[in-house]
Amino acid sequence: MIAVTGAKGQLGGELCRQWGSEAVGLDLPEFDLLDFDGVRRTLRELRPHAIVHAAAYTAVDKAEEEPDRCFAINATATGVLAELARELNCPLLYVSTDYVFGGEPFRTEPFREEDPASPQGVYATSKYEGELKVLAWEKHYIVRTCGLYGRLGANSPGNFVETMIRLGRSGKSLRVVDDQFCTPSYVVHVARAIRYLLGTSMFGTFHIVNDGFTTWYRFACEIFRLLNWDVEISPITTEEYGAKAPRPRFSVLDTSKYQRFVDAPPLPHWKDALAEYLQEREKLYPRNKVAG
Ligand SMILES: NC(=O)C1=CN([C@@H]2O[C@H](COP(=O)(O)OP(=O)(O)OC[C@H]3O[C@@H](n4cnc5c(N)ncnc54)[C@H](OP(=O)(O)O)[C@@H]3O)[C@@H](O)[C@H]2O)C=CC1
Ligand SMILES: Cc1cn([C@H]2C[C@H](O)[C@@H](COP(=O)(O)OP(=O)(O)O[C@H]3O[C@@H](C)C(=O)[C@@H](O)[C@H]3O)O2)c(=O)[nH]c1=O
Repeated sequence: MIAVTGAKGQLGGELCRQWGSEAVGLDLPEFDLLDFDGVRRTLRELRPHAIVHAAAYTAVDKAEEEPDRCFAINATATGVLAELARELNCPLLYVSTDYVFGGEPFRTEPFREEDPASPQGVYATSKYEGELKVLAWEKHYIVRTCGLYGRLGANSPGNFVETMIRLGRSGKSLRVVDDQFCTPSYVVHVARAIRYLLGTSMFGTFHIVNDGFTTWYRFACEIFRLLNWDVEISPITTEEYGAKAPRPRFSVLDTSKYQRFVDAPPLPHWKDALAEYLQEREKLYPRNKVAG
């Protein structure tokens, strides 16, 4: 049995759906990462064969206002899980982020797993600290991914695609940053790749994102092109958008290590992944059926 934290979130939820009865999903309110004794009790009782740690404090801007809470959830609690994984002698898979590569704005080459991290801002730094905690247990996987979208969990705060659809419907003109390069990725594909990875004993760090890269502006344009909606949308700079937290200008991840070591189908291109999600979405949310 695999214990999945963040089971009400986007990725944890998708992993639980794909694993079915093989997984036990853990999330708030019964499972609170900040209740370290409760976390220990739950996992000692479950004695899972593996722990997949997809829960996190993911509100990137809000994290700048409550760094202690963000670090406690993303870093300290991850350390507790790493100690437990060692005690139970089970693999621990920690889901991390492209945001650990925030400090190389002029880079043009995708980041490989061994490239030095340069997290900027509270969320990114807390996730990187989580990585360092996980490294202390040899049977670990660190999976860095980016810009997740897919079916929203019960408590999910939303994702970029759903935000664009909501804003697009409102009829207002949109402004989206065109100077942050990354690879937004579909949770169904990322969850599938994580399942393949856990089936190996190839411990270590892996980058798992859809193929290719884009900017958020171009990604938004593709959403509306696929929906066939006529939305007024303008490219802007990061400074013009003026978010609280810093975001990487370039955080494209090189997935060749995953593709080389794991016998799995290649990750689809981000445009195909987006088209697949938008089609799937029509079945998921029929009342909101894309009508323009
Ligand atoms: N979303 C993205 O674009 C990306 C995410 N990641 C990483 O991938 C992982 C999954 O992300 P995603 O599924 O989108 O995240 P979500 O925000 O959808 O889900 C995270 C889950 O963790 C739960 N959680 C938060 N705090 C606690 C706590 N104290 N105790 C127990 N559970 C808690 C949340 O509950 P609640 O909502 O009630 O707070 C939520 O159900 C995370 O580790 C994230 O850092 C990496 C790259 C991109
Ligand atoms: C809604 C909106 C966002 N943006 C910008 C803000 C930001 O730079 C970019 C993406 O917006 P988001 O709010 O989805 O960004 P963000 O929450 O930072 O997304 C991230 O989530 C965390 C958890 C991760 O780990 C990352 O991989 C990353 O994908 O688009 C606009 O320019 N215009 C808009 O109207």
